[in-house]
Amino acid sequence: MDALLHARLLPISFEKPNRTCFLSHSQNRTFNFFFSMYHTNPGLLFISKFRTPKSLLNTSSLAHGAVDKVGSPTLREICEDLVPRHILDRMEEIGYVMPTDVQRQALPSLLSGRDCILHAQTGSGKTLAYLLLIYSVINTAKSSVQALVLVPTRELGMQVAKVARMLAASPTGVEEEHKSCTVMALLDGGTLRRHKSWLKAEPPMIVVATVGSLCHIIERQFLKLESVRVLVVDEVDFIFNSSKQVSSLRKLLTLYSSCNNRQTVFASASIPQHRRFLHDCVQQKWTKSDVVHVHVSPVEPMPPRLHHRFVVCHRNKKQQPLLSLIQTDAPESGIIFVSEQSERSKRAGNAPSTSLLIDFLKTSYLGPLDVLLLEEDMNFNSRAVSLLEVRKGDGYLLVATDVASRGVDLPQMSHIYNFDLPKTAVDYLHRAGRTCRKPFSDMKCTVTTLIVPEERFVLQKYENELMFGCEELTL
Ligand SMILES: Nc1ncnc2c1ncn2[C@@H]1O[C@H](COP(=O)(O)OP(=O)(O)OP(=O)(O)O)[C@@H](O)[C@H]1O
Repeated sequence: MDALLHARLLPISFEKPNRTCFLSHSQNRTFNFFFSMYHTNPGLLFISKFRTPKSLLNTSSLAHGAVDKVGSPTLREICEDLVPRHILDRMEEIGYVMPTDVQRQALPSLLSGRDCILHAQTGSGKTLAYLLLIYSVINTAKSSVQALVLVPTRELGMQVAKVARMLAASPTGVEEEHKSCTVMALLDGGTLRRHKSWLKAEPPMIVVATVGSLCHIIERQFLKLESVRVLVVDEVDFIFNSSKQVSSLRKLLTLYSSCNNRQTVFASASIPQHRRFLHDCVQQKWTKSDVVHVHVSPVEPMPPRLHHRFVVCHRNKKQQPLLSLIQTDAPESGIIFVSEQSERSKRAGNAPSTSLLIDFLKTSYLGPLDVLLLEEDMNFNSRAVSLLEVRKGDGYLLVATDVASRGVDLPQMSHIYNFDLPKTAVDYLHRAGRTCRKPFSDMKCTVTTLIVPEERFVLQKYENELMFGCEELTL
């Protein structure tokens, strides 16, 4: 009983608040208590985030929201005395109170100074984990670049910089009593001239950069990495796999800085052949030899709340089935992923599938959602405008190429449509991962893939690789 009296109740609503009991998964004592309480009070609602026997849980009356667990520390408790208090206050003000699994597992190693590989599902909160580490090492009295976050796309860079600035802002009603932490987004296509003057005048403490822009700045001697204490590479497998970015990344990891002088963090939801990668990290001196691999849910690489479906269509006749799906699903918001146009098709002067689909939806879709486009070939400003529109939170249908599939966080997203089958299982995982992005929520999200009959076996391969089941839908 004692344990229950000490449970922290979060400000969330339950249908029967007085009959709610909070459980920890790890304490046998509590587990036994759970069984005895259930038998004596069958109407009692038990809540556990972990593997409590589902048959005993009245999940239908479980309201959405965070679930606190007896004995499970809050983010503040994990970071106390290591992360500045104003950051922790701000973090709670934003709504980050309880840690997600990856944060709970990784923060002790991160805050103890160990190099880490954060390997956890999409939407699991890896960004906050590494940003808390960064804020634990930043010395605001020093005007030098102390932390670097490398990202593969401008979109992800803009987002990470935004969260970093949000955490550094003073909590509401609190006078700023400390020098604030400056964050620079150094992303391809940005006004590099302005960045160069900024770096010369007063270097920012945190730089969020794409690999190409950072190398450009370093090679022109506007920035040295000697004062960098933390280097994060987000979506690390993507950057290592990108022929355009890999050689610059290697230089940044070993030539322009040394793993002995910095703490290195790699993050991704997918690290294919992770044992090999871990070996390479040490061998190639990308990390120190005692690097920690924080691997969350290895047997469930995708969020379990995702519902996967597929529809078999005729080639070149996918638009109408897509429209019917959207009309039936009535999504809150959705992304329609389309393959990038091939060089051959460009040379032949064909219109890209994205434009064709946008034109079709603009004339045929009569629902309430705005139709927007986000693709690699758009210029920097148009891409930024599209994302800004999307983030306003009103409903939209975003027609996008894989440029939107990595890291982009759009919490209100309920539906993903793969208009074209992704090229690999990893691409499927990241596209699907643009939904189900509210930790502690039980909101159901759907991924629907439109395939031609010959592609069924490819999708089956993805199902085996990623350990999920896909239901056939007949329209
Ligand atoms: N402790 C927390 N409590 C509540 N919400 C959280 C917490 N940590 C993160 N979030 C929210 O979870 C969402 C996903 O977080 P984040 O973007 O860091 O995921 P990720 O693990 O980096 O995913 P991906 O692999 O797709 O990049 C964000 O909207 C973020 O605000």
